[in-house]
Amino acid sequence: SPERSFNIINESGRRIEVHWIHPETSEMVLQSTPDILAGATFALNSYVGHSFQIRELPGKKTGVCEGEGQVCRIGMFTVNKNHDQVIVVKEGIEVEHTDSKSIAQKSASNLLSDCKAEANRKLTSGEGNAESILDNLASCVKSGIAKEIEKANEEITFQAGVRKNMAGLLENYTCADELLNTTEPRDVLHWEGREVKVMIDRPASKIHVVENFITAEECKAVEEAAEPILHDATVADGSGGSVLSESRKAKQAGIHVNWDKEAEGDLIASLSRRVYNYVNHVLPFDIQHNGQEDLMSIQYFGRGRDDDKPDRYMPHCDGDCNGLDFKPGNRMATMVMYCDIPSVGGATNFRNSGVHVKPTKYAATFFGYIDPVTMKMDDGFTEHSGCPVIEGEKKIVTQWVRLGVDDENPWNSFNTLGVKYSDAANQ
Ligand SMILES: O=C(O)CCC(=O)C(=O)O
Ligand SMILES: [Fe+2]
Repeated sequence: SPERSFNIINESGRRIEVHWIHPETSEMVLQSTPDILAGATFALNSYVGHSFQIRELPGKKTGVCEGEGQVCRIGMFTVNKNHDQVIVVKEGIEVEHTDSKSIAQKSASNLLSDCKAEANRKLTSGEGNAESILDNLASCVKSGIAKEIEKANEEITFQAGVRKNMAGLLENYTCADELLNTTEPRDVLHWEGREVKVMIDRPASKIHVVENFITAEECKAVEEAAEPILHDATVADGSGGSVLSESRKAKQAGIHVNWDKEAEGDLIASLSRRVYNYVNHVLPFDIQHNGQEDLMSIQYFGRGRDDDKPDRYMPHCDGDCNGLDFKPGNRMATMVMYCDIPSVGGATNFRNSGVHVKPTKYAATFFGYIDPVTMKMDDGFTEHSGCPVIEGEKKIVTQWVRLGVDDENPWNSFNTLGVKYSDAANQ
């Protein structure tokens, strides 16, 4: 069961101790040494569903407790699944258990009772008719709720700002840490017999690592198709052309999918089909291959630790990641498939999510950056980088997946139709 950390605040005026109650044996396991003095706060880590007993301790001088008949009083609580749990031990060892939910409910009922009091006053004093009193009540509640939401949003914006600044610094450390492994997943699922590690799963931001997504034969087919047309990667120059850039140092080649040969078992077509199947498994758009970008072979070459301009892909979003409305024809999901793994460097790092993916051969990282219900874009959680490749070669196959393209409206028609892309989208 999930972990929860919480504080126990001792406002009982007495010295207390906390015991964990073993769920099977009911054995009491002391958690607090030394004792929790009156006025002290005690921090504890536990799990949802675990129960604890609070015990009053005899007074140091009197040697007795203050319960009836000098009995030591006890209280109990069980960790729930809500966040921000606080256990306040009140006078008489009364346990008050608050959490994110109960705090929200309390502030809602405070708000409502203030508004109701005013309405009641008007009712009894005969001030105004029923309709105007009801209107006043509604607008009182409305403005109270708006204030609370505004306060919460301000807090979120502040926290996000702090977090994003930290992420900028963290990127360099995480990329440089050769020993850093893939972040612990939040959940592990399966898709067509493959293990799927769910790294984040938010309405507009999803990051999954799918094991054994691409086969050795498919990697080879892509590599062979890429070989004659491999060239330096470029980024859009802002006026319709493309330029070399330090922010994206790699070789690449667009790999056309020959759908006519899918029925014969063409390796590249069946790989591409699997990509769209996975996208359609996660997102409810029924994406077709028609009008989509080609697969992209991206290859990074390590030139050793002394290279001050290693092949890499600086932090970027593949589509928009501004939290605003999706624009038809734009990218909204990506599949990065790992064929060759460098011996040093080359992780895929999502600095704003604290997600680090150390590639394993034939695995894939999927990320979706649209909320299919609101059609709003991700707000930066899927920003990612290809860390510098120091030693060995990293060869990946990327599919950038668009929504709103088809044979009549292929992906490249959206550039010329004047849909404005962020630079990142074209990197
Ligand atoms: O190299 C990587 O791990 C990331 C590649 C990437 O960002 C992309 O293909 O869009
Ligand atoms: Fe990317």
